[in-house]
Amino acid sequence: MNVTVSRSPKLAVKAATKVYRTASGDFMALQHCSLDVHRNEIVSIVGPSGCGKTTLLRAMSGLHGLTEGEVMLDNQKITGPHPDIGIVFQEANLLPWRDLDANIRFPFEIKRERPDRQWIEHLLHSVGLDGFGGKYPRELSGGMQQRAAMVRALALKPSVLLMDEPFGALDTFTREEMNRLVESIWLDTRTTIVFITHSIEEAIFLSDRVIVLTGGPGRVAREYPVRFERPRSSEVMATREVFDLTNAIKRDIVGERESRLNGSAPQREATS
Ligand SMILES: Nc1ncnc2c1ncn2[C@@H]1O[C@H](COP(=O)(O)OP(=O)(O)OP(=O)(O)O)[C@@H](O)[C@H]1O
Repeated sequence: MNVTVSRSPKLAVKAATKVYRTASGDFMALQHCSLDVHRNEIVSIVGPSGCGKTTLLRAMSGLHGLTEGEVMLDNQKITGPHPDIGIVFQEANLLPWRDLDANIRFPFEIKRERPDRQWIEHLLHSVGLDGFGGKYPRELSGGMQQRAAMVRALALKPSVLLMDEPFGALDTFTREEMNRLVESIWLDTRTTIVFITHSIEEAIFLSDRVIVLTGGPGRVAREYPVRFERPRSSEVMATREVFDLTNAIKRDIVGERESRLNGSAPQREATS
């Protein structure tokens, strides 16, 4: 299946600069960082640790403001948490005293909205959690908790889902299973997804584009289109093309990291 993306950006980060004011002085985590995410796209953001990925995602979600620049959703400036943007973090952050159903209901209670029960049942079924509504977080595995966190975010029918290393703490097999799940949810909903990960393989499997961020301070270094059809089979993921793409992205990240450590500017080729 081919991905059809509209060319007007769903989400646009424009010259984002973020300075953290700390006790030991100001720290610039992002500087003039710009990128567009198109409607129905899955875009992954990769880059060396500390390059500003989470800072960027938090700005996209409206969880924190920017020092300069702006983030636009459907051409409207984001000024705070937005009902059309869902977020999934590395930690599932389920409330331990509430069962799964009550956790999923929680955002609706805050917003004083009635949950769409049928949609939630559909989501629970698609992530393999039907029948688990009465279970408490401690009774669920890490993978199940993360699936529940995805249901909680998608229950509100956001048009954008931001995911910050959501599967970083899971074992390889569970992680692959979760990647397939994100793919199938996307095929079902076409939700625009921005996905932060340290795994290049995960980024390639999921994305229409992989954006490499460079640090010190954070900016877009390069982006790679990923043009394989979905669903992406393990045969496709084992091709030479994927191998070469993985290595190219890896070289970029290592190069960026090393040039930062050596204090020199990295060599950049033209964006493919
Ligand atoms: N609240 C904060 N106050 C001060 N500095 C911060 C704050 N949050 C992040 N930073 C700094 O900003 C830089 C970018 O952090 P950020 O968490 O965005 O990077 P990251 O690319 O997501 O890292 P990782 O891949 O390790 O999760 C880091 O140097 C970090 O120490």
